[in-house]
Amino acid sequence: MATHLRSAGKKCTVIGGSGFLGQHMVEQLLKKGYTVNVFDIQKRFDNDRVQFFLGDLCDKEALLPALQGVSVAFHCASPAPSSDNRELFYKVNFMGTKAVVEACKEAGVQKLVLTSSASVVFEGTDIKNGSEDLPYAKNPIDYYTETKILQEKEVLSANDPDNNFFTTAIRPHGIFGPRDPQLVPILVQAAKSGKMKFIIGDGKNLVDFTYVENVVHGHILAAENLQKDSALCGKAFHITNDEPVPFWAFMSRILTGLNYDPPKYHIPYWLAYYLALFLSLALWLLSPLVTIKPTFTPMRVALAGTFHYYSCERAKRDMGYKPVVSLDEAIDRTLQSYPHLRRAKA
Ligand SMILES: NC(=O)C1=CN([C@@H]2O[C@H](COP(=O)(O)OP(=O)(O)OC[C@H]3O[C@@H](n4cnc5c(N)ncnc54)[C@H](O)[C@@H]3O)[C@@H](O)[C@H]2O)C=CC1
Ligand SMILES: CC(C)CCC[C@@H](C)[C@H]1CC[C@H]2C3=C(CC[C@]12C)[C@@]1(C)CCC(=O)C[C@@H]1CC3
Repeated sequence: MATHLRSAGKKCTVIGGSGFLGQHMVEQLLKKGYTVNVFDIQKRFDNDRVQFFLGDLCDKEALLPALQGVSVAFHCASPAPSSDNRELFYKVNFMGTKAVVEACKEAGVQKLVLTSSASVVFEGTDIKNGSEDLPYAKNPIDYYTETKILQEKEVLSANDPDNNFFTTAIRPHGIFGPRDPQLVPILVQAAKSGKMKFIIGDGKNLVDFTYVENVVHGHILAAENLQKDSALCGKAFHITNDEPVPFWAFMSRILTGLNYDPPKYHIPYWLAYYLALFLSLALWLLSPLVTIKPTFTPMRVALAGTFHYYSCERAKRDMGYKPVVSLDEAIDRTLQSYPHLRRAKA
């Protein structure tokens, strides 16, 4: 059945709809004929076709009005990974997600689609074409990932066909695209301050970077295929561009596309990792006196220096997923969307 027919008359709520992924979700859902509510702690855009509900997702009572008459809830809210705030991650990603599940059940929402992360299985060592059967990381790389694991478990275990409540989780990796506040802006900032001179390791490590529209496509397919007895119930799915790319080739393409020099010197992975670890320990000791956010954290070094790419075969098989925008096209569109970050040619 055509997607627009299946989605006719569907009402959904995007929790975290003011964020980078959330805004792209809203745009595509509207295009597909959904009626869209946004629930977020902040309002970051205006759209007459969207009903906004401002509130903290940890508060079940605040969530309930946003979920009335809704058949699908997309939960893509999270504190930013760079906030590095353990209590906040635990409160929002774990306790808050419990509140989301409770509120969905109470409001009679039938489907809950969580935005998880492929990093829930990443421990800082190589993963090549990893499937969803990999176990959760025993030693997650940071507090953010630790609570993404708790969150995913909470949502998947809430799947309850007897009570007409179905849940699934999408695990994207390295989302990028127009309006992303993380990847391109952090990279350009690092280049501007002369910190993008080094390639960590031999530069051959393959990584998934996933264009935001493909991630959105995966979420919408998940919602439309999630139903009683479907293979999606209570399961997680990798959504990638299906084109793993060397991490440093991707970074170089973004940098050169914005007129910055690509990194060219190599630094051994272990040296970069221990330098970043030492720096974060030093900054932690100094934290009562000064607050400095380092560019190179052990987590970023691990992400930049190891293989970590994932198979999206399960999503292809169970929901008919196929990336809709190629990596080449995605990079071009992304570069065009950041004219303000482009360096003027000398
Ligand atoms: N950006 C990436 O590369 C990846 C992101 N993800 C996941 O995708 C989801 C979306 O990420 P982004 O759009 O990049 O983040 P974002 O920071 O742009 O958006 C998150 C949104 O959640 C909202 N939010 C945070 N705490 C809230 C609370 N207590 N109550 C209500 N709303 C709250 C924020 O206001 C924001 O609008 C997150 O769950 C993230 O963990 C997963 C894999 C990769
Ligand atoms: C300074 C450079 C070494 C790196 C600059 C780019 C990084 C900011 C990004 C490269 C991979 C990205 C990534 C995430 C955030 C931004 C990067 C570190 C996530 C941690 C976002 C949240 C997730 O769930 C996993 C992502 C993995 C890849």
